[in-house]
Amino acid sequence: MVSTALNYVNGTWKASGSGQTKESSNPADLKQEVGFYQNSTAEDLDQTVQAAKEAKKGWSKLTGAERGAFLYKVADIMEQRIDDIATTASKEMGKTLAETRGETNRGIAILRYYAGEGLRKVGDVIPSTDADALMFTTRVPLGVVGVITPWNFPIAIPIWKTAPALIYGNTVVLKPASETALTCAKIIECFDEADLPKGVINFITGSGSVIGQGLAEHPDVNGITFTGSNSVGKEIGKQALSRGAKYQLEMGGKNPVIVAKDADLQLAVDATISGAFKSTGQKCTATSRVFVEAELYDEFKDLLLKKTAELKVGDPLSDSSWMGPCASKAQLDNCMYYINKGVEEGATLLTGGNKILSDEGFYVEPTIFECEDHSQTIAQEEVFGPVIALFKTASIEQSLELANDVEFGLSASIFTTNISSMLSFIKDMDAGLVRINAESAGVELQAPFGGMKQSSSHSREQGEAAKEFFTSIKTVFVK
Ligand SMILES: NC(=O)C1=CN([C@@H]2O[C@H](COP(=O)(O)OP(=O)(O)OC[C@H]3O[C@@H](n4cnc5c(N)ncnc54)[C@H](OP(=O)(O)O)[C@@H]3O)[C@@H](O)[C@H]2O)C=CC1
Ligand SMILES: CCCCCC(=O)O
Repeated sequence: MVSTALNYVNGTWKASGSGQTKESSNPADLKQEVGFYQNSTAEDLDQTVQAAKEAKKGWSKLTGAERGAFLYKVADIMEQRIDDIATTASKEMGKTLAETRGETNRGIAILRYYAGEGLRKVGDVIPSTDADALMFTTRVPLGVVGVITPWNFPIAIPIWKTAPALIYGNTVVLKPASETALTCAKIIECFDEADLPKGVINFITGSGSVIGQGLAEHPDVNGITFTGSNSVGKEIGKQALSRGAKYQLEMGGKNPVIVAKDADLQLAVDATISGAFKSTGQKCTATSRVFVEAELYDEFKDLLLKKTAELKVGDPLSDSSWMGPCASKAQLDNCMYYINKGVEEGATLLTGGNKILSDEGFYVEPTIFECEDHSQTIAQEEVFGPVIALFKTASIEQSLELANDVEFGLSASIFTTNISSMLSFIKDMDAGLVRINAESAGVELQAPFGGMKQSSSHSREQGEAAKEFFTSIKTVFVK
């Protein structure tokens, strides 16, 4: 039976005032309807924000431990529903079931991490120059936080924004990407069953230009945390700034892998394939450029092509599939645009480049270009699909220079056994995540996450770093 997701407002599931719903479809099975979600209106949004506003005083008065107890309950409930949530995510956006199960477990671990944050210190005692005074800092919540999330991590990202927002005393209005509205609704069902006070967590679906933009503009929304494309993120930042709201943007990436002549060849190839093609390359941390020192280039290229040819592309619900489809027709078209651009601009197509299984879904082959000109479009722009631009370089220094020669700075990897190459990379690579002998994707939940340059608004998510965005510091002086 195809389900219809309702909005969750003030502790109640309710339909949009528009009476309209939109369909969530399966990119791996064009004949399948996954379900429907509310096509909400600005009026629906205002009601949702008012519910969050009404709830914020009571929620912020609870202790961190009391708020944390709710998050532990949500995690326990979610743990009973891993397969349902993961299957829904795979059906909505095409990630393999193994990956969505892993992501659901990651969401559960994030909830438990932030539940524990409710018992950790919030401020510092700072010595005053006045012997009769006491000076210290404390932290207060922002108030109502708007959460706008993308479709590529439909479980982990809504949770890694919502959990810290809640534990630090904020109330939340969550707007998921339309492609993955039902997955997010299943996560909200777990919050509903944990009996959080009404209005603390609210969930509303609908188009980004109405509900997302409405959140960015709403005068009663005190903070906006967004993950998605640069074009949308920049608009949200402008709107939030214009009304004095705090905002946090995590956006695109164009992540390099550098392979030194002294690298472990097998490790470098396996990590490049995983980083570039897992999740069909639809990660902001995905590998899209690979720079290999000349001495190792031919061996690396041959092994990369051999192992890429072994990848099985197919139904994400099948255990035998290694890579699923693009998340939508728009994503497939976007991917084909860049593949055609690569050919037009003279890059050499070494493998892939074609749509496949077209009567079943939005599938594309894992694709590798050999490039010489780093100014080419496929070396500069984010493809957000399974496409690698491969370069031969004369040295580590040249590799590092090219790796930095893009407007993004999210994640970067180097494969080397040379300590000085590793240290130069750590120091000189302009990226928020620098990884040695490990793929460019895969962030741990307890560590700060975020980009440099055009990848981010320069705040950090995850771990203790999230506290900096979801709270404001107060300096207290007592005499
Ligand atoms: N740096 C990072 O951590 C990450 C970055 N990304 C980036 O996100 C992009 C792919 O994700 P995608 O979902 O397509 O990104 P989009 O920017 O298109 O959408 C992201 C979210 O913003 C909403 N939205 C769309 N238009 C507006 C608007 N005018 N105002 C407010 N909100 C709006 C969307 O709603 P709707 O779905 O209804 O359109 C969705 O919920 C890639 O560029 C990728 O690099 C993705 C994940 C992580
Ligand atoms: C927002 C994107 C997160 C990427 C997490 C990863 O690389 O596993």
